[in-house]
Amino acid sequence: MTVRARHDSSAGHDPALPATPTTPTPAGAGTPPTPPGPSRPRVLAIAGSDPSGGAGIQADLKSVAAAGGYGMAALTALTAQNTRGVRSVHVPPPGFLRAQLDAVADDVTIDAVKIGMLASAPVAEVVGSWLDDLPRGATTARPALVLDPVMVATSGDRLLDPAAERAVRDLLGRVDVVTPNLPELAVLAAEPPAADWPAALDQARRLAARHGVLVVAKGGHLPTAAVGASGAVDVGRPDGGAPDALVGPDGVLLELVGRRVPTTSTHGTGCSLAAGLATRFARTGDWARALRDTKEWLTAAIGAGEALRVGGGHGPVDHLVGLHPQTPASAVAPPAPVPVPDAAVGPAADVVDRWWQDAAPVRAAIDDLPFVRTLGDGTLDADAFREYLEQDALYLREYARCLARASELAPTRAEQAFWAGGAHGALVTELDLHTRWLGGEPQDVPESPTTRAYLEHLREAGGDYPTLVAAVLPCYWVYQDVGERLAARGDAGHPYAAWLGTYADDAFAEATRQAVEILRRVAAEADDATRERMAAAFRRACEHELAFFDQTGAAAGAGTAGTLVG
Ligand SMILES: Nc1ncnc2c1ncn2[C@@H]1O[C@H](COP(=O)(O)OP(=O)(O)O)[C@@H](O)[C@H]1O
Ligand SMILES: Cc1ncc(COP(=O)(O)OP(=O)(O)O)c(N)n1
Repeated sequence: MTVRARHDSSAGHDPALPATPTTPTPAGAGTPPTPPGPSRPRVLAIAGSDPSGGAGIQADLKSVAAAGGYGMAALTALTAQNTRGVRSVHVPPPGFLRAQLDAVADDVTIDAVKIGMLASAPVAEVVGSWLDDLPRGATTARPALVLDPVMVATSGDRLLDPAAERAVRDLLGRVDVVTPNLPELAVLAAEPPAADWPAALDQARRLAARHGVLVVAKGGHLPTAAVGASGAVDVGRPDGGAPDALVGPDGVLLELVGRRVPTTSTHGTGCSLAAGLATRFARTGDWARALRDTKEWLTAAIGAGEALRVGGGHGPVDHLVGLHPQTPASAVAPPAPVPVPDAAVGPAADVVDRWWQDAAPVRAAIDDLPFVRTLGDGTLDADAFREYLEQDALYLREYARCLARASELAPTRAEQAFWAGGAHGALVTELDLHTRWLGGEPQDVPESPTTRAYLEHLREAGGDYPTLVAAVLPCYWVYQDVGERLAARGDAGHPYAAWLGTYADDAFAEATRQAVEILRRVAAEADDATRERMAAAFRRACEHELAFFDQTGAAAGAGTAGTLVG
């Protein structure tokens, strides 16, 4: 129920989390890529089809949509595959691929291109010459280009002729970013596979320097022991990690430790990462930020994959994680067997994802509230909105105290600073925003029973740091989650467009990401009893979020919107 800048992330940036470096334009990429672009970038995927929907063009389109883009697709090949393996591959004449590419380019401005399965040398060559022919010049920004050099599927089946490896290597100098997994990195570098993560980073740097390209080195295929043995990742993590890194000709630009999800639902992770990366870059113009956000989304999508119950092999990820609540599997089928965690995976590794999944019905109920629906469609009664703002202003003052308390209890300087920044943001940035919308200082209205109950819950949680962190989190996370969908509805002419626009704030999304990271760390290190308390505090706070959104007179029906100051 919080708003955009409630948690001012600039004040609370966690130095323990990777900062966003400035990313150079690779030398081989020709004209500079598109600057920060449209809010719904047009992204073309050039890839093969996976009829089971988890990888290839199907994964790309879902990933583009999940990242807020408009997806388009040119098919390089058709595969007959499912979650267990690839049965056969059909490659249409390469000339027909060119016809698809030209048809799109002749009509649509393309903000980003994601290239996946190329199947054969002639197909790769068609893509190369089409890229060369793309119009570019002073007034024509060329699309951002991401190449996922698909060679072998998770199942072990080949998706690229060995004879085509050189043709794929020839594309490296034409794209901005290449996203090989570890075996693909070795093939592109024409070197033996890296033995551990530091060696992979070194190999990626050599590849980047040789071709003037940015390389995303992916650690999905890294044996857990190799992660632990390297000093390059946080060996203290209970889950062994799934590291990724953005590497340029001069070395590592961004390294993300990543949480390894104990699951077999990893079909199509490479496609999904590359498509999400291309889309987010087209929106922000920042590769490091795009990678960090994509990785965060993908980790959650992998975590939610098993619940889809698709196939009996390596299942897909849930690209729409967080967007639509899944029907609990138990309601439609017998419970799935509990996956046996591998030895290096702590029992708490995915506990926070589980809390979030468990809160899905509450989040769905929030989406369904008259207040939220009418705010979304613009028919929300102005008095109801004012009432909401007034209660929210009261809430914010106390919430800021709870964040200050979290800062007081925080075990590290980084977390202390993060919560202090959040408290400051709530008191200054956020209350200023409310004041502007209300057309003056919030009136001295009485605290509603709903507001009081929520605040009491937060105060009670303030006895220990883990419980408090769990209790304050839904205010970030639920709000950001609901807000993302609301922000998409604020088009021109919408009476609350300016307010809905505040939900799309990137700083708030970043603050939420950091807050969730802290929650994960605290939960992973907590003992069972503390974790139980945290789960209860988190769940209760989600319910308070629902009640808070529901407390105004909006339920009485739509009224006159827009008499408030925007
Ligand atoms: N079990 C996992 N948990 C979390 N992230 C994973 C897991 N497996 C793969 N990933 C992530 O998925 C992405 C794709 O990784 P990878 O499996 O290495 O490539 P590919 O799918 O191309 O073979 C990377 O961001 C990687 O870190
Ligand atoms: C048609 C098609 N394209 C690509 C892949 C491999 O996808 P990737 O994302 O690299 O996935 P996994 O190796 O993680 O499955 C595919 N299977 N099919």
